[in-house]
This record gives sequence, C-alpha cells and structure tokens, in this order.
Amino acid sequence: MTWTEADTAARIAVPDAFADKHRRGVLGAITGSERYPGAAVLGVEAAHRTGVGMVRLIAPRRVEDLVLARRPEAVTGEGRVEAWLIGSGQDARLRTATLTATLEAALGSGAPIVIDAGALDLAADAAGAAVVTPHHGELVRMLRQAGIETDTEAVRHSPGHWARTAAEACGVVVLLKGAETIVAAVDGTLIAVPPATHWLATAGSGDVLAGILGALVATHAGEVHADPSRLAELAASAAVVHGLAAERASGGGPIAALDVAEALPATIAALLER
Ligand SMILES: NC(=O)C1=CN([C@@H]2O[C@H](COP(=O)(O)OP(=O)(O)OC[C@H]3O[C@@H](n4cnc5c(N)ncnc54)[C@H](OP(=O)(O)O)[C@@H]3O)[C@@H](O)[C@H]2O)[C@@H](O)CC1
Ligand SMILES: Nc1ncnc2c1ncn2[C@@H]1O[C@H](COP(=O)(O)OP(=O)(O)O)[C@@H](O)[C@H]1O
Repeated sequence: MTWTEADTAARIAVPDAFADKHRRGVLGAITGSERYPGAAVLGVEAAHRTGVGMVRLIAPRRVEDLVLARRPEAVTGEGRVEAWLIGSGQDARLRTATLTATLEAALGSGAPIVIDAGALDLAADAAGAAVVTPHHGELVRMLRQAGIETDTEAVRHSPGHWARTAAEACGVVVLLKGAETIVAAVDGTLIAVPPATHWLATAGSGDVLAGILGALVATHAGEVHADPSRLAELAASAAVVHGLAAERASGGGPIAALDVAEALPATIAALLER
C-alpha cells in the first residue's frame, strides 16, 4: 500500500470552536543534549508548525535556552502530556542516570511515544504504543540488539523486509528513513511513502520528521489509545508531510532542515485545501 496525500490530509487534526491548547494535545519532548542541542530546536519547531496544543520540553538548561530563543511558545518542565517524543539529539553512550530515569518514566507512562536516535535502544521498555524512526545504521543497531544480524547494505537493498523484521521482533511501528521511506506496522503490514526530494539528505532533517510525527501523535493520542494500529498511519502521514514540506522549501534547490520546518504551515494548508 502506498500512502497518499488524501490519506495524509485525513490525518491532520483541525481545531474547531471547542478546541483549546490542552484538548488539542500536549507533546512532551525529551530531546537534545549538551552535544546536540539543535536537534531539540528542530523537533520543537516542527511540532509547533505541524499544529499541536502545546509542547513541553524536558532537557538540560542550555537546550531549554536555545529552544526558547527560537520558540518562546514551548513550556519547560514536567506536566501532563498526551504523547512523547524522545531521543532526537541524544547519544545512548553518553546518557546520564538522570536522563535514563526521565526517559524510562516517559516510556512507562503508557502514553503513545515516538522514539528517535539516542533512545532507540530503550524501545522494548515502551508500555504503550510506540513508533521508532531509525535511519539504516540505527535499524541495524536495533536488530542487533534483538539478536538479528544484518548490515546497512542489506537494509538499503531490502528496506521493507528489514523494517518488517524489526517491527515484528521489537513490537513497535518502524518508520525506516532513507532515500526510500517505509513504515512497518507491528503486524508486519508495510506502508510505502512516495519518494521525497534528495535535497532532504541534510543534517537535522530527521529531527524535523520526528517533531512532525510527535505533533500528529499528540493530536490523535485518544485514537491511538483506542486503536494502536492508527500509529502506523500517522507515521506514514508524517513522512508524506515531511516530503511535501521539503519539496516546497526546496523548489529544486538546496535546503536546510529548518527550512523544511518553516514550510510546514503552508504545506498543511495546501493538503487541507485539496
Ligand atoms: N543539529 C543537530 O543537533 C543534529 C543532531 N543530530 C543528532 O546526532 C545524533 C547522532 O546521529 P547520526 O545519525 O549523525 O549518528 P549515528 O546514529 O551514530 O549514525 C551514524 C552512522 O550510521 C551509519 N549510517 C547508516 N545509514 C545511515 C543513514 N541513512 N544516515 C546516517 N547514518 C547512517 C553511518 O555509518 P556507516 O554505515 O557509514 O559506517 C554513520 O556513520 C543523533 O542524536 C541525532 O539526532 C543529527 O540529527 C544531525 C543534526
Ligand atoms: N537520498 C535521500 N533522498 C530523500 N530523502 C532522504 C535521503 N537521505 C535521507 N533522506 C531523508 O532525510 C532524513 C534524514 O534523517 P536522519 O538520517 O535521521 O538525519 P539527521 O539525524 O541528521 O536528522 C530522513 O527523513 C530521510 O528519509
């Protein structure tokens, strides 16, 4: 099955007269680190521009400061959230005990969770519906952790096979990034995403994708609780929105990741107008 723009437009939660920032969905983001603060900036920016009630950031002070300088709309510290985004801009090898405890609390909360980059090794601890967003190298690491040997060359050759293998082995939705992006549901169903511009192969564009997906999950958290299989559809929708925003930002030329995030509102408006 190939996910379409019409499928994607149907997964955008449009606020109505009864909407308020809490009812629309609050995304908790545990992202960024002293080493990679920019990833948190990119993800929080993308989540706001995809449309979400609020983003709560839990991060080191330097990360908070940089995120707030770009997006004063973000709130910091603990509080109620409907969904989580964790791991972007983190390195599992440098993880402190405090960060591990914070991540484990989010994973154990039962709220739907998007697991990226430096938290992928914790995916098995998710108590609720979970979607992981590895690139090829990260997928190889996840599979290895599950006792399955492969390499990036094999993943590049058969992304669908290896995404499905990881989804079934780890019990999570897998959004496998790369020149070809593919989503594998927990039951092994594959959803193909139309190819995006290759200008997306630039640092931080995956952090933007994670923020888009975080916003879509936070604004559909009730539906995901009722039917966890919806998570794969939201993952495919996030990848379509990401690809369309990249196309709009690029216009055939180079893009930086933040350009993709900035193109999100017009991209979503165009999708909804269809
Ligand atoms: N501005 C910021 O703050 C930014 C922060 N960022 C943050 O940086 C952290 C580290 O993330 P990372 O992806 O750079 O490094 P890592 O996970 O160690 O993997 C790298 C190794 O994997 C392999 N590899 C295979 N396929 C691959 C593929 N398709 N794409 C990429 N790699 C592929 C390849 O090895 P090779 O196969 O070539 O031997 C490569 O050497 C993470 O937290 C992220 O969020 C970034 O988002 C950038 C902007
Ligand atoms: N050649 C390519 N063509 C199109 N999209 C690509 C290509 N290479 C990477 N991408 C996309 O760019 C993003 C890169 O994400 P990721 O590898 O996590 O980078 P980063 O960690 O720097 O954010 C993903 O959405 C991926 O699908």
